[in-house]
Amino acid sequence: MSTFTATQAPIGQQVGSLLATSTPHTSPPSHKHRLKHTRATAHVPNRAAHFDTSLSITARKYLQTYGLTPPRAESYEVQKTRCLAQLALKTTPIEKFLYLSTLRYNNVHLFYRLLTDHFTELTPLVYTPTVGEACQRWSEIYQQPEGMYLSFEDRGHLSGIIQNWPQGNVEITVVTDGSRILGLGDLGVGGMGIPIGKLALYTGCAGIRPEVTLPLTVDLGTSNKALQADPLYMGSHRDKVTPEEEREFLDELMAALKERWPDIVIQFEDWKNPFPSLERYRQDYAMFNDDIQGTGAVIMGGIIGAVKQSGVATRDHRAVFLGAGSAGVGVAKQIVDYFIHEGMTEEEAKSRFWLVDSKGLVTQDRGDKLAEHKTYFSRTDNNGQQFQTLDEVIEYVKPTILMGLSTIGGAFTPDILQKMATWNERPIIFALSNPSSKSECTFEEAITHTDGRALFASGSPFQPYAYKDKIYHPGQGNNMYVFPGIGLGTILSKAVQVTPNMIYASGEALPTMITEEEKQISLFYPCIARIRDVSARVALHVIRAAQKDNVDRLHHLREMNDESLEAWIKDKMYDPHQETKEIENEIRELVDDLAASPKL
Ligand SMILES: O=C([O-])CC(=O)C(=O)O
Ligand SMILES: [Mg+2]
Repeated sequence: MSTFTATQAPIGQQVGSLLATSTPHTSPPSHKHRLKHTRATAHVPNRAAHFDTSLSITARKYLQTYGLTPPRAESYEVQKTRCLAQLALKTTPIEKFLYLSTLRYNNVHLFYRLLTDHFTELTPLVYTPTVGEACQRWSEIYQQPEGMYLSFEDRGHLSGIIQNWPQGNVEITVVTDGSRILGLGDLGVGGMGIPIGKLALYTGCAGIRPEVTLPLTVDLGTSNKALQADPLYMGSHRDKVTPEEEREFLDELMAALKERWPDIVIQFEDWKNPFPSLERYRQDYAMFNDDIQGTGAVIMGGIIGAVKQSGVATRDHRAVFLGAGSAGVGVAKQIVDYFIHEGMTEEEAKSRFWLVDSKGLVTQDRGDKLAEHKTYFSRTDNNGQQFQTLDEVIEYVKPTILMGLSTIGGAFTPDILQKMATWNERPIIFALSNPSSKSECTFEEAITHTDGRALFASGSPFQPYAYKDKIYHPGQGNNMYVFPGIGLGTILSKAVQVTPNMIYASGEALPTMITEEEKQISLFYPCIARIRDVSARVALHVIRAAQKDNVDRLHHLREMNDESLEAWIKDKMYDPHQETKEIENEIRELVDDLAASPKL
């Protein structure tokens, strides 16, 4: 029917020939004809969205892609059926991970449509646990650039190199040095899977547009000897730089990022020693550390619900933490804040925590020099006694809460779980280490060894479990419940800092999203399928806290009531289902404009 064929002709001529099939006009489009909704995303080749097989014939002609894709303009349902069938053909999780990465690269909106519709099934393939294996094998499975890699060798030139990023309007970055990836240790530049994956969740959960996200990995060397010896390893094969060198590099990096994108939100992720940078930059940048603060907030959010369900008064809880690293201390401090909100003094709140590291109970008189972040929780009431194993500590404390942030898979043995069930009607068991292989116990173990009474959450997902004629549902206390909303709230309010109150507010928002049905089945995290609504609610609370702390810059949001502000937030969220429609609408308008314009 049409006489149009795809050529390399300028777009004006294309529109001219397109219109020639129906009208005689040949007016060239003006600058306003540059399409907003077909902007290149930085992770995907230019014009990737132009090849979407659901685009109409008219749109294809306008975009000069007519003839470059199979003829039929198909529905999303058909696209989805094909993608899911292709995914099903992949047999291992890593193959599925690669398939989904390639889909994101080739058709970003279709990828996010699928992710949004099948969030519960696809997230474990896009993120933890599969992302852990992907990071371990990064230099073997690498296929395409999806973020920026900056090296220690580049110091002095970071500002210039950052100009190479093709996207002018970055709003958020996740940055790692790969030195502590999940519970898997130093994976060097292989850690890039984490910024890519976390930012995919920013988009999938909080509707931050994919093209405004920047996955960033800094190569500061690696302490991983196996990687250094691996000829395929794609990072520098040098040893890790010193902490002073790291600090100088980061000073330059932070300034360079802000210079190019003054409003950028910066999330630090999976650094071996994350405390110095958090302290150093939190005042001057809109930055936060997800492992300390995001984990802290999400677990606090879960604990608020679990404590209520336990039937034990807040002040009577005793928490043993296995793991006293960044996440362990971050979580404990955040729960201290919650206990203080509930009316305890700081001293009282702090005294409810017993932290255990590789040397046993953290006490002041243990005889080793404690890392600075551990001293806050070091016990002084142990009467000179030292407890070396988790078993000894729990016998001594008889905790109501057992928290695992140790990266030691299986550390909560059947015996330990059984003891928790003897001392408590509803023992609170959080096995939070990632990925699943590092979880301190599985959901099945927690249920079996507590006779179904555990109030359980894990970091990585577990399946529901049938035990004695009842189906039990695991809670997943993963950071993904809060960090996307923290980022979204910070971006939307144009906050200049991410304050402790904003972090607290993100955790406090979670219990407000739990339904009665969820409470009935002992869940204290909302169903993950509602993650977009949850993220909007988190963003609302984060914005309110930013306003109270006076760090917001979009002051007119202060005038809105909660309901209108939440609706406004949702309206701002990227909706992948709308994208191809938007492209179609824009093209239709352009074509109509041209048809209506006077003849030359
Ligand atoms: O990524 C996750 O799932 C949680 C997290 O930050 C970590 O384990 O480092
Ligand atoms: Mg992390």
